Amino acid sequence: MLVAGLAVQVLIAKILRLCWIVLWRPYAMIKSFEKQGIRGPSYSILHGTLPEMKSLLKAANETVLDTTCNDIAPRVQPHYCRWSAEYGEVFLFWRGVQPAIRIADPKLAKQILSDKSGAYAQPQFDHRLLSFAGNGVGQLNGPDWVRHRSILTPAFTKDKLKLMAKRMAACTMDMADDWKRRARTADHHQCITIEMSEEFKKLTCDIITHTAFGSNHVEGGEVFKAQDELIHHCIATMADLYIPGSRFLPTPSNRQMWKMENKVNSSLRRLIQGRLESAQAKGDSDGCYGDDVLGLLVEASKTTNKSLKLTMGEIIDECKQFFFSGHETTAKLLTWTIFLLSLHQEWQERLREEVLTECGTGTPDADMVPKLKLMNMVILETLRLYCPVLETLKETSKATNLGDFLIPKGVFITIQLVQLHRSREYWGEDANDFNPLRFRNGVSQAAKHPNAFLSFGMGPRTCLGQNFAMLEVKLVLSLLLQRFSFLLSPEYKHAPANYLTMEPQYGVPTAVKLLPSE
Ligand code: HEM
Repeated sequence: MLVAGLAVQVLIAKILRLCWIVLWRPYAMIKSFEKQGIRGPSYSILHGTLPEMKSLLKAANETVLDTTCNDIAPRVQPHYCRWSAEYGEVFLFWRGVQPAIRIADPKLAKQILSDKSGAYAQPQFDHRLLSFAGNGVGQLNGPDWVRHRSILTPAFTKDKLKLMAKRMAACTMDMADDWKRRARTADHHQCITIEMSEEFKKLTCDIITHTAFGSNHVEGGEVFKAQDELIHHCIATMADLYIPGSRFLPTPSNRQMWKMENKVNSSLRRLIQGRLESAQAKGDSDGCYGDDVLGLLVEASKTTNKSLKLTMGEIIDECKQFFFSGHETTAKLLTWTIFLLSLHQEWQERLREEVLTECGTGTPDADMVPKLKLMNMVILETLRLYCPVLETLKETSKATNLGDFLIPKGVFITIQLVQLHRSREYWGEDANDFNPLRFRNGVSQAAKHPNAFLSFGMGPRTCLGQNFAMLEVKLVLSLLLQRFSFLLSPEYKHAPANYLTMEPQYGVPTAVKLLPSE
């Protein structure tokens, strides 16, 4: 009787909690936001505003834009465009039962991103994201985040980047040599058609594998291949409603995910173990575990300093995170830069001239890169118009004042970069035009507000790999512009899409021609 009574009590408590999450909290939250003038699309029980978002995205994905149109927000985030037109700049929407508000204002963005009190934390994502992205520095909060960030920061010092530049250039030369071979055997004026997004994905995978795993890049490449499969499997289910606990059910999809996750984790464990053993075999107990990122992480597992120590599980998570954050984003930036340079031939010519003047025809290195001023402007303009990361997400860890609003605890705040980067108020009437010269006096002077450009975020959680990404993109572009010219293929369909990063839905088929000097 006692056990049955307890069971009934637990059941009632669970039902009440469910009612609170699904009904009462949304109702109270909507009322509290309404009082502050924040409205939004209607909440539907359990699903929130996901159904409307999914149907708007589905319709948008069936459209194709004019190739010269940079006004891409209605295609990549049609739900935000619809809701901001109806409810104003700041509005409330629902990711299932999770309340979220959207902002696209640089002053509010600055307040959130420069906060050091922990009021705007990294949201705790569902298991699908953690399984492929890793519960690494980008997902952690509080002292764990401080520890991981201090361990990883030295991976991106000037000296380390110089070393990495050599590996980046070598990987790019392999790709360029392959293009050259294909162009030389092509019967059509040494011109071949290459789908840029796939090609750059392979290249950035190669680069990140070499920089992460150094001499173990072959085994590392296999791990990342398995992780890539896992990423694609998980992304396919991301827009579905996530029911807490459902990850433990042995559904076919979950079973496949567990298998892939196990493969990634056990291979990474073997690699880490291998590093430890080879340092031991050399009698190197103080550890020279390698000058790559894995070496740095393994070293952190051996230290006696608790504030700089990592466990095996944490190293695995950081390796996954390094791959996840480091290659898709950079691949997309390269793809969209080549797209814009193919459309704007005059800029392609200007950049080629700059590369030949500053670097000659030899292999550019990390010291030459800062001299490429025009290239820097073109990359920034690409980041503004086709930002690989479309939005930055935070979660309030306590009731917090944001501008004139009081945001309760547990609300997601999404900073919509796509909209912020093309706000006429801050960027002027030509906000949707490709105009790299707007960056001639630097990022902070390019718009009417210094924080209207947030491709890499800002403040304490600013992108850790920003210098790595910029160096990589500049080196790759320099090496390619020295050898090839680019023109959009007539098959190209302009269809930027939100696929976790800004993806060209039908790729970017490009006519690549060997320069006469080659
Ligand atoms: C074009 C390329 C890239 C873009 C546009 C980009 C953008 C971003 C953005 C917007 C954030 C989030 C800031 C926030 O949450 O407030 C971020 C964080 C991060 N990025 Fe990048 N990123 C790029 C490349 C890279 C690369 C190449 C790496 C590593 C090799 C990297 C590693 C990270 C890490 C570790 C974080 C988390 C930092 C933290 O929370 O402390 N990123 N990035």
